Amino acid sequence: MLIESVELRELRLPLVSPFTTSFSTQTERNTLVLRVAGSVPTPNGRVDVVGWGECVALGEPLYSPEYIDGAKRMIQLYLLPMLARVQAEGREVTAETVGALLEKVVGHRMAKAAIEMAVLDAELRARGESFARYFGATRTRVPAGVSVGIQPSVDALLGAVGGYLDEGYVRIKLKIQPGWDLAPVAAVRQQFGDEVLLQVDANAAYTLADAQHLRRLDDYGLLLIEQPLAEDDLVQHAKLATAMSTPICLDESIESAKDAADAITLGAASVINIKPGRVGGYLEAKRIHDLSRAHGVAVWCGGMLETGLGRAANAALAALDGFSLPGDISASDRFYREDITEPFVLRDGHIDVPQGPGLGVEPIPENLARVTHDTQEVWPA
Ligand SMILES: CSCC[C@@H](NC(=O)CCC(=O)O)C(=O)O
Ligand SMILES: [Mg+2]
Repeated sequence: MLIESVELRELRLPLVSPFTTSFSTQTERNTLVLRVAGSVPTPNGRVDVVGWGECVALGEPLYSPEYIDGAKRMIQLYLLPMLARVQAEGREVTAETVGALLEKVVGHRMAKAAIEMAVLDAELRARGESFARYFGATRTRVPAGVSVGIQPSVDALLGAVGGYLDEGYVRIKLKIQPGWDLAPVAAVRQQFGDEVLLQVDANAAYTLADAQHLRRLDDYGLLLIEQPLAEDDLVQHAKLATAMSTPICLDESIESAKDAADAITLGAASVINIKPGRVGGYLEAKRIHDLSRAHGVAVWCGGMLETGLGRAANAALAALDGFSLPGDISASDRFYREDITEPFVLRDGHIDVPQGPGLGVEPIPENLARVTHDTQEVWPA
């Protein structure tokens, strides 16, 4: 692709209800979308293309070191100028080379992932290929799990979980933290039975000193416990794994295929939550899928409250064979009254995988404008 312009839009989407985790309460999703325009070569000459990318960093650096303001500056001051220099040398940028072209910049995987996603979308739209087909997806719809935040009371939690089950969600994930773990899990089991697919996510809220306490979760038949310890605690997760029978799943700890290999080798995880933005892009996400599959490690697609753009790409990725557990790929209305794309809706507990070229979705201009906080043209002149 020869990039000609890049529009960076900071969005603010109000959440339908507060979303509380062990590290924050969010009432709006502050996010970043990129619109990359340019041309790609085809057998019949160059065609003009547009591609969309989404940066999954949160508004504040509380889930990971990246945050929206930082990602904006990273993309504008470092990443795009590096790609412009590549083009000035007469070379094209492709989705498969973006990661290598940007690797001199240490980290900033979510910012890099947004650019790679937009270039991949543009290339695939030009050749009429969907993300699903490009990744080798084998399904046209994926089971929808839902992430339930920490609630003001157990009663409120039971109401929320009951509502999601009534909507048809096939898997419930409860956010937990010290002081809100055994009681909510026990209450959900008590109210909705042992058949419900149930898992928990601590967002790194515990330490190995909590091992005996966490081990009591083993009584509730959970699918997994996600990121119980700090993101840099691989060895400690491996130790925790020997102290409890509930499978350990890692999220924040896995930022690359290398991390996944280390976690598997150390026995720090027997399940991996793959989030394309966290690992630097969909191509690295696919590599982690392939690696995990080779080791018999189950993976599922995590969520970062994406708009319909990221949701479309995540649904395509989650349709790969190795994604054997329901992901955090809920309907748009789980978080948003209005999405920036046509909404993703739950159908028999599943989300349809877009089949159109590229992402298969694009922003609805009026919807995008309504939530745009600022727009900048950031391709170096
Ligand atoms: C603001 S919390 C975002 C990270 C969190 N994501 C979710 O809980 C799923 C959110 C979603 O369904 O997009 C996680 O740690 O897995
Ligand atoms: Mg998580």
